[in-house]
Amino acid sequence: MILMKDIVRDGDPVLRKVAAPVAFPLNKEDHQLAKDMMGYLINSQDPEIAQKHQLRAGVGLAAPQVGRSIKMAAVLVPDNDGNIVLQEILCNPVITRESVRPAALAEGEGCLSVDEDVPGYVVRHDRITIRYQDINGDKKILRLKDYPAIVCQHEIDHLNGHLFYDHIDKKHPFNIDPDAVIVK
Ligand SMILES: Cc1nc(NNC(=O)[C@H](CC2CCCC2)CN(O)CO)c(F)c(N2CCN3CCOC[C@@H]3C2)n1
Ligand code: NI
Repeated sequence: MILMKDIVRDGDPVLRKVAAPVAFPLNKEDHQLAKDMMGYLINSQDPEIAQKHQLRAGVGLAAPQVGRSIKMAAVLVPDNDGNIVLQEILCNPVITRESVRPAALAEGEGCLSVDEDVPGYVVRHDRITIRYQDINGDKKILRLKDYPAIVCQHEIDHLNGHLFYDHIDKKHPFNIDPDAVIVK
């Protein structure tokens, strides 16, 4: 079971590396890691388990955040009614298309690897197309918009050594293109 003590924090160089592609079939260790990362998200979204183990809630988790510099991330995204809209292990994900139109979470973003709050709009793309391989190595395409698109951009950033606050305008953190979608 992954716990907060296993999450690497900002300042550790692993968070700024470009992670290595994963080869298929996944070795036993990486297959188990994928399961454990999804397990963390499931546990963290259960109030009782999260409380018991002091887990910060998460809708995504990238392998570099647990010290493994490989291109693998887990996403578990519910809608506002709590229905799961995206549950996937993204291996070797590449954003192949991205809208000009920007989007940002109204509340800003946080990160399990960044202990302090960094206020401001994290400017991302409203719509993206992702090509990736699932845990079995099958090639998949995802076309996403708004909240799930933002979550996946946050995770794919981790695989390329970027953190959310890299996208906040330091001087005017709450300035954003008037055309931007502000996602509640
Ligand atoms: C938006 C949000 N970010 C939460 N945390 N941060 C994270 O997930 C980081 C990744 C997200 C930060 C912004 C985009 C991606 C983790 N990251 O660092 C991985 O790289 C949440 F926990 C959360 N939700 C809403 C859904 N709710 C369902 C019931 O359980 C509680 C849960 C709370 N929404
Ligand atoms: Ni993060």
